[in-house]
Amino acid sequence: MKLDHSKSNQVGAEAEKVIVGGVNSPSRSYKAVGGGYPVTMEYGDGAYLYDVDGNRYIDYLAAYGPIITGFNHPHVVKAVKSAAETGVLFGTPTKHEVKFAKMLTDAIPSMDKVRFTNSGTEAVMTTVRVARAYTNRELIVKFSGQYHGHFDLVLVEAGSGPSTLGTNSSGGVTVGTAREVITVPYNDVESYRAVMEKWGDQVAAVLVEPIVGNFGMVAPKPGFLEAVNEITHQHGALVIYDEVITNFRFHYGAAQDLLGVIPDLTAFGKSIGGGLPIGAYGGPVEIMDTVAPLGPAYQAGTMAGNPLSMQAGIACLEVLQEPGIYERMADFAEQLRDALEAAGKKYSIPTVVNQIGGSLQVYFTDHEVKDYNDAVDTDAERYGKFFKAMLDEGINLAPSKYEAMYITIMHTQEDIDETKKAIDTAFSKL
Ligand SMILES: Cc1ncc(COP(=O)(O)O)c(C=O)c1O
Ligand SMILES: N[C@H](C=O)CCC(=O)O
Repeated sequence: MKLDHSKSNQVGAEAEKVIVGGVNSPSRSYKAVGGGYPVTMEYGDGAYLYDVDGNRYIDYLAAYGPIITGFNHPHVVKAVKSAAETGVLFGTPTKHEVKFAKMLTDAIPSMDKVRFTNSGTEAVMTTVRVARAYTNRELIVKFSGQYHGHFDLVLVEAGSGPSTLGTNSSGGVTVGTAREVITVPYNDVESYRAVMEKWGDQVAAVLVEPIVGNFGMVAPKPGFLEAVNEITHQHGALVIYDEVITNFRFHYGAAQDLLGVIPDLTAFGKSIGGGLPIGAYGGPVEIMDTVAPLGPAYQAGTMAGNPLSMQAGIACLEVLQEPGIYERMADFAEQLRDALEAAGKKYSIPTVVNQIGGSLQVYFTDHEVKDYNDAVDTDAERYGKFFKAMLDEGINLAPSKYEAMYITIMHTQEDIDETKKAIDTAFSKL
């Protein structure tokens, strides 16, 4: 069925005149999926989004991850309302920050102390600064195609939006900054070992998405993360996990506990905020006490730890403690994985699905996807057609093959069944 997007297109045309590219984050553009104005959404309810033309979509974008409890979970809404009524910003400590920090340190064994920020970018950026201050070294190693936000240092061979738009590095990043970063392929221990043998004594930290969510969904090969930890520590450097996507995504905790590999510092964001702007970073006392006012690594924020985000985050984590919800999200994702694979076979379309817990991504290819090059070498044009065909069926996905689909706790079996039908229809048009 073809949906009417006339009002949406009108807003898109107006947006383009006053907002760069009509979007406030490049990932939202439809450039990578054949163009056109992005659908303008009016409101969200549970697992559904409604656009300005009145069309309803079952949503699997989840705002690129944060909406794990759905768009308007009553417990989160109540917390946000209460926070709005009692003051959204004081510029002083509040008891909410302490409660939320305790919830995080209780759930994540590698974190003795945390600091809140306003975004994942800020959180990752600060872990790098802290690692540099702690080790007195400058170089950073990262894995190609992993995305760590939009600060200069990490916009070198970055995945997600930069890959989607074909700009693997960003304009405006100085050659000097790019020289401070060494990039190696994910899941490739020998390349990492070789880099550390050459540069290890100058490396402050290695930055890792332990499970990748920025060139689809890609799990670490057995032993990869363990080897990264061992090699890094042999050279006196720190391991930083960027868990901005993976925090509280697969279980009540971080990917590190699930995988049994412990980093020195961790950055959080997205799901911990119940949909409000947030970031956090943390680690052991000895490293975290490098941060001002106790130590020399400066990090600050007028809005950091604001009562609105804190209370939304607390409410979100309370909801995520409900027994059985992660199993249910994983079951739904498995059903969608099976439906995508079955449709690929039925219509003879080479299809690979990577699924981890309640997250998945479909790649149009005949080879497995275990690193960034594998993800690049998949059919972007077909993904674009699939995205548009699913939109026509009332299913909202990410407009890029480098992102992922997320199940939320609000999806129902009926939603999954409707999505399976949509998948079959979409594949019949590819
Ligand atoms: C793994 C990862 N790190 C960092 C970021 C940056 O977070 P934010 O967009 O909140 O700045 C993102 C997503 O945007 C991400 O996926
Ligand atoms: N893949 C990015 C984060 O995970 C997408 C979010 C954005 O930059 O808009």
